[in-house]
Amino acid sequence: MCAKCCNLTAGETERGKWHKVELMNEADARRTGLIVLTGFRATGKTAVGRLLAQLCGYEFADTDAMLIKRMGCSIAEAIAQQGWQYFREQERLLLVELASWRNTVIATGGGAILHQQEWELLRKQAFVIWLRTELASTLARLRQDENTAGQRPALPCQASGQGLEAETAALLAEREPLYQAGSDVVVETAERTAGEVAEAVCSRIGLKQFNKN
Ligand SMILES: Nc1ncnc2c1ncn2[C@@H]1O[C@H](COP(=O)(O)OP(=O)(O)O)[C@@H](O)[C@H]1O
Ligand SMILES: O=C(O)C1=C[C@@H](OP(=O)(O)O)[C@@H](O)[C@H](O)C1
Ligand SMILES: [Mg+2]
Repeated sequence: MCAKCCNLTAGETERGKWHKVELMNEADARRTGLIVLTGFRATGKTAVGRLLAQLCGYEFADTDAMLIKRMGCSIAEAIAQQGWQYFREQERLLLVELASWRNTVIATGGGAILHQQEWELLRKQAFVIWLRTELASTLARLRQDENTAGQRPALPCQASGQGLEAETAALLAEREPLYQAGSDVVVETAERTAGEVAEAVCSRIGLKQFNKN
């Protein structure tokens, strides 16, 4: 059985690390009506989520985009003006709302997993995919993404003030156990395009691809 104790059995799958969906029970199959993407900053939740929704004919929702609209400013501005506690409270309330949505792919922000109580509520309704990217690729993506400045202000952590690499390593070490425990399956994203990751998610959880070229 899978090390994550889900209902998946190891299969002869890509790169030898993947699982093959077998014997998905009724409750798990029902949860695939709401797909939640989790993972650290810049793992591709937003990019993959949009493509995944197109592939499987679902709506797409991005929690950060929704919060930016609701707060009326960028995440960096919200943090500068009101602090992380304010942002986290808006995020927490949104997660509760989203738990009742169906036929939707939801890209969450990397810190949404910190809301453990609301996350458990969401998990009862949704199938959760952890997009995992190792440190070097995460740093490269963070540095090249033009949205980083407005969307990813520095997070408080043990290595605060020691530079992006040390801070990212510390945050990954803190967060990875939460993503692991809070997801149904993990999909590695390194050396795959966002489109390839979306296709891999689809086949991994047995979602029909409606819009495959
Ligand atoms: N599989 C991938 N390979 C390379 N770059 C990617 C991949 N997925 C996303 N990116 C790029 O990384 C950056 C962060 O992606 P994004 O979807 O915003 O991540 P997240 O929502 O997890 O923070 C963007 O510039 C995006 O184009
Ligand atoms: O890791 C985090 O705590 C955060 C990740 C960001 O989203 P992405 O994961 O989409 O970058 C955004 O929600 C905010 O800056 C907080
Ligand atoms: Mg995002």
